[in-house]
Amino acid sequence: MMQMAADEVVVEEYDLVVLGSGEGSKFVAWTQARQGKRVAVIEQRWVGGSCPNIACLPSKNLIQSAKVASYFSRAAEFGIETAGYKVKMGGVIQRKRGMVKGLVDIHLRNFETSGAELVLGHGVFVEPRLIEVKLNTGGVRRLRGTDVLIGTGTHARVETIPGLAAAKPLTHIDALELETLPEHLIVLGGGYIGLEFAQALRRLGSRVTVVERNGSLLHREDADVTAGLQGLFDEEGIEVILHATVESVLGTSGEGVAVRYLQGGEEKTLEGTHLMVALGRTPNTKGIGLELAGVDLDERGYVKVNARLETTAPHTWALGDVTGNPQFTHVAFDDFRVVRDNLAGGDHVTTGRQVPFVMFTDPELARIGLSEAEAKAKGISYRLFRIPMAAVLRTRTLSETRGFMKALVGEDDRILGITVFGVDGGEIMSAVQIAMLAGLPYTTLRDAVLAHPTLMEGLVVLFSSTPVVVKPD
Ligand SMILES: Cc1cc2nc3c(=O)[nH]c(=O)nc-3n(C[C@H](O)[C@H](O)[C@H](O)COP(=O)(O)OP(=O)(O)OC[C@H]3O[C@@H](n4cnc5c(N)ncnc54)[C@H](O)[C@@H]3O)c2cc1C
Ligand SMILES: NC(=O)c1ccc[n+]([C@@H]2O[C@H](COP(=O)([O-])OP(=O)(O)OC[C@H]3O[C@@H](n4cnc5c(N)ncnc54)[C@H](O)[C@@H]3O)[C@@H](O)[C@H]2O)c1
Repeated sequence: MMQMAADEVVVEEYDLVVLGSGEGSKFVAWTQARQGKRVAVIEQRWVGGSCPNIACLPSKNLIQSAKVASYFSRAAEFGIETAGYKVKMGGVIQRKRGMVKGLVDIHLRNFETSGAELVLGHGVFVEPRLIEVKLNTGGVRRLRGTDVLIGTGTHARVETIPGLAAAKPLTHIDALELETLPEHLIVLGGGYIGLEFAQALRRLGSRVTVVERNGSLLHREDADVTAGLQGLFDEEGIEVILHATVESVLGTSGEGVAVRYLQGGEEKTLEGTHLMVALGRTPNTKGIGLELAGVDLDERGYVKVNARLETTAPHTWALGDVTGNPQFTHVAFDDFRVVRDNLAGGDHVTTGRQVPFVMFTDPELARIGLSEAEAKAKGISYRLFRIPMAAVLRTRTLSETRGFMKALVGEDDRILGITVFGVDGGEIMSAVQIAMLAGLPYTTLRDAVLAHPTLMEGLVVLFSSTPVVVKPD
């Protein structure tokens, strides 16, 4: 077959061309296409982006299998005998793959029914608003958009530590495909990914060690939260090495690794069978011609956007993780609303939105609004309501009494923030978030008749407790 030179390829014109099919991007594409616009979405590998394929949803699927394993290990506590139970990673991974396949099918149907064209291949800007796609099936296409949207996301950061890249560490993508359990997994990084995977793999049967350079796990959270997490990891038999400066790595993940690190001026070595990196993210902005598109990056390499999610190039938008905004699916989804409205001539901005998070360890850690450290840094006085989860009677029926919840309340009785480190913490936090959105005073929750025995009933207990008044120094 005759090959055409790339610059001979005919340019196809679209109303909107989207680079990356992740959260945010896909909803903009489907919405525009349903309005009759000509839309193309270029995706190199993961239909629907990271969340359904290699991130949020499959990781929570794995975590649920680990939860079942933990119930089996605690079965006697519930009066049930389960002698000789066995974790079979093949089955764990099959369940995850089945879920992912179902999710991808839903995405494919949405592309079909919306009329947005899915173009599978790697896209690179060759000039402003013109993207050349190296198709996965071979060949090249050139797509120009009246508007263009960049949603290329991020990938796992592999730091330039000697021997680290050569050790071929697992990323979250590989860890979600483990058909056999690592005997001893070393996880570099005590953030969201490191902690969720460390606990899941420990519960499934691996020995796990987390290596973190700061003085605590999830070091940006309040001291009582980080202490709670440390206690949880201790109880679950997960080793945690803090204040560690990793100097070098020897060996190959899967065959055997040795991590050399400095701790308190002392040089130490940790040996394991597998190594996983959970050290943060690197934006997917290199090698995709952004300089030819007139799209500037910030000092960290993320796409520079204003509050309307416009980049520095006209009619060129960006959303999701690649903008350096908080890296959560719900933020990318809200970015979709911003771009959708602005494409329609509106003036929707990202400023002022409150972003909750839930880390899906067991128990979960969830927060919306101010932490105590943040309130103190801002010089805000607050009343602190704090109860142990054991004070919520539902947790006793579940035998899930670990953790606590605490809320900060301002002088006008409005809730400034809530942190729940406890069973189903994400659900409890979300209920309070709704009260905060409605501008309700804490007394509305305190005085509500909430069903007994539910976890939400704990909010009555929380807000009926005696608060401590905290004034700025
Ligand atoms: C392990 C893990 C667990 C997580 N868990 C949660 C969670 O529980 N809750 C939560 O809110 N967030 C979670 N996150 C974060 C969440 O996954 C991201 O915030 C979200 O997926 C960002 O969406 P996005 O569209 O910006 O990027 P992505 O979903 O990463 O989409 C980018 C897409 O662009 C494609 N792409 C990139 N470059 C090109 C190119 N040149 N050509 C063609 N295609 C390209 C990629 O293949 C990808 O499909 C998790 C992340 C990880 C890694
Ligand atoms: N449940 C959720 O919502 C969820 C789950 C997973 C991931 N995510 C998103 O994905 C993002 C990325 O997650 P992540 O865990 O990779 O990043 P992270 O930024 O949350 O954590 C990285 C951790 O690695 C540590 N670290 C960095 N370099 C190190 C080094 N050289 N040696 C030892 N420790 C080092 C950091 O101090 C930090 O604690 C999160 O910030 C979050 O936005 C969300």
